Amino acid sequence: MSPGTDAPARPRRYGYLGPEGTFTDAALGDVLVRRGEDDAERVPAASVDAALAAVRAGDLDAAMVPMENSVEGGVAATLDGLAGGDPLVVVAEALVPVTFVLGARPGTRLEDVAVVSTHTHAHAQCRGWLAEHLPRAQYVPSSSTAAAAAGLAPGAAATGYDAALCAGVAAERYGLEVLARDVGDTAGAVTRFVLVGRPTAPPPPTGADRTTVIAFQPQDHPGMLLELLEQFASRGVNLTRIESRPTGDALGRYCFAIDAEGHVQDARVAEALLGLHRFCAQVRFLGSYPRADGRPVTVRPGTDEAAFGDARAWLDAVREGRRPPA
Ligand SMILES: O=C(O)C(=O)C[C@]1(C(=O)O)C=C[C@@H](O)C=C1
Repeated sequence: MSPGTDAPARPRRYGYLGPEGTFTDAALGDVLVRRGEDDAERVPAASVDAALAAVRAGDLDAAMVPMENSVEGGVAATLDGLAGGDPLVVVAEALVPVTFVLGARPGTRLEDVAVVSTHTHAHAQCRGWLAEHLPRAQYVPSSSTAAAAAGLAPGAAATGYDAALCAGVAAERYGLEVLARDVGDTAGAVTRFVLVGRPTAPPPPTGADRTTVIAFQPQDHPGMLLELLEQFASRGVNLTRIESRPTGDALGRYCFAIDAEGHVQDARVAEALLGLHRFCAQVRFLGSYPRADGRPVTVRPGTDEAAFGDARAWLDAVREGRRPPA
């Protein structure tokens, strides 16, 4: 029951790029278990855009979306969806190992597969295997790996493809026969997912946090990118990802999606963001949140909280005409 009301608290609703059996579904499951919310309602969305729109509209409390893959890089739909529209923030992240199987209707032989479907990111990770084992197969993109698998489930309408590259759980969930396992080209591939909600104050720092921002390019000039990076470098803030995306306004207009080690409550991160804000056309704060791998932040000498505090005390003394602390 919500305090002060008679209405029962609504169960929390979390969206994800569906249907059931996507890697995004696995990422949401992982985060909900870690948060002790594994009984929350899980709502599949047809696309990343649809999931983000439902959060913005208040139909969902938060949504899990793919952010970056260790082989194929950033997920454009997520980066663009977070760069525009009403602001959203990352509240949690998950890392999911991605291994693919080739699934088909029972009775299909590998040599009968003429058309394969899957998500574009998954296709890119299995290109080598396909070239070697199904060199003549055509490719049809699908909205997710599990959507491709679901299209081959018993009773599904004709899809125009014979096999799906998907997670083993999706092949099982949709009654497919596995024709080949571990068909990804890179062993140990991992995708990072983020749970995004409507803006709220970040959780307290844990010592192993990540901060995500999108910085919109200022007036183009020589050294612009170097100056942007310098905001972080000079404060000792390590970046874990920087990626440019076109803003869509005009050719040559870019924004930079940046993941930095640390929390907005850390002085060095705060100073870097202030510098970025002074320098960029716009900065969109996408949250400070605990890293899924728990890796503690690296702090270079002279950039810890005490160093920033000492520097501030020195400046205050100078400004007030007092003898500065040593
Ligand atoms: O289609 C899925 O299963 C997803 O969860 C999406 C997605 C992605 O967008 O990269 C997630 C992980 C894999 O790299 C392939 C596809």
